[in-house]
Amino acid sequence: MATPTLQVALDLLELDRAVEIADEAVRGGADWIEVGTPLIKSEGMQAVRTLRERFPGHEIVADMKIADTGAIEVEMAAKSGAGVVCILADADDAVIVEAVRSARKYGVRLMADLINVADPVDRSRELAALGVDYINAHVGIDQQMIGRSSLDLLRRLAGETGIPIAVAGGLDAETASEAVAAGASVVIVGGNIVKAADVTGAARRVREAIDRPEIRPREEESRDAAIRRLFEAVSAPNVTDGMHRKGAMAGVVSICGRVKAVGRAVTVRTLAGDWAKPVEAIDVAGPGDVLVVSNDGGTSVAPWGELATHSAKNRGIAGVVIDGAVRDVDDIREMKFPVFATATVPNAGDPKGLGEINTEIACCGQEVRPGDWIVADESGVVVVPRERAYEVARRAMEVRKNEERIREEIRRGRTLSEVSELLKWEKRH
Ligand SMILES: O=C([C@H](O)CO)[C@H](O)[C@H](O)COP(=O)(O)O
Repeated sequence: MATPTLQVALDLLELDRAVEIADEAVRGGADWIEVGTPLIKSEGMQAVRTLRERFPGHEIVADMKIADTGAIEVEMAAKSGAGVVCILADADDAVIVEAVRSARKYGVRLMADLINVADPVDRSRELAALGVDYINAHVGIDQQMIGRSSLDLLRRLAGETGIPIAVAGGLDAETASEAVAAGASVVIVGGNIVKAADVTGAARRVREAIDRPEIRPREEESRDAAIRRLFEAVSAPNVTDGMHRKGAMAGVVSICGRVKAVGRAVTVRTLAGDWAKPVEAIDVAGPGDVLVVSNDGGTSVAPWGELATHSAKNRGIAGVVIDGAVRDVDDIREMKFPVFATATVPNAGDPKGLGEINTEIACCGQEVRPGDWIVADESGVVVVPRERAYEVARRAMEVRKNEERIREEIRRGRTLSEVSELLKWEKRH
């Protein structure tokens, strides 16, 4: 088997950063340098020219995602220095044929990107017959967030096309190795290399993995387990960033400082001064759930205190969020149990039994339904609608990864404004 090619996808907006990251990736063993679609949209063909100049010994791939005017776009990329040009596999045959003609004229190769193609096996055969040089089994970034897998797509194609297969979409060292074992000859890795603080180390790990391909037995993980694992690994700010800055509760703080709660909501609506329903909800909730209590806006009487906390902790409840006050703060702090509240006050009310458990509630400005996910830490509390939980958890993880590289660049001496080219990207009115 020929040595597999490692293509690093520079999905960034800033050319200077892209050059620096490409340099580090090449030192880790990347063969081909992809000028990612976001970089092309941000910097145009200048990005292709610059990378061509800076890396004369490496193939430059222009991820143009061509949808029309196949000849012109291939020509632009080829004249700028690309050796491989990417076209959308579901572009009309008229576009593909023109792109192939242009590719032959300018001596470059065409890679067809299967993103969103309904029948990838059939389409790949057609593309091979039309003269495309590579098929890319690609699952796009937004598709990955809802759980689609590039390895699954690759496995459907292996041995079906008669031309070399590339694979892209959320690959890391482990999955890249499996991809080669499943027949890929070009392995494309974006985020898991370019967002790493140590780009060279990340590229090296992928390089070593694809040079020793193997299929590892994989343990099946349920959706709920994956959501919990991801939310536990990110922060509440990462989660709200992943939701376009939505979902954060207002005015609620951690009573115990540095604690974290992740779990599905068991909701409680009670009336100010009545602690019966919050305490009854402890018995309704299961291990790993988070109690979310709306106390009718009251902060002068606490519906939660030390004994309730003790009981919730024993039951394995992950945390409590109260739109209202708590008391016995010193005891709760000693237990280090994740309690989040809007106020503290010493007096409790009486257990009258007013209110409801597991109905839709409003809590600190957010709607919460039973089963929605709660991620709470020292920065505050975020509620994630249950039907979007997996996607948001994946997006939050992307936010976290992205920050790793930005943090590293700040550590090297740049300001945040410089790293993110803030002035350039201010909204024009
Ligand atoms: O092509 C890509 C995507 O559509 C953005 O332009 C990526 O380069 C490709 O998905 C590889 O990146 P990762 O999925 O982050 O590995």
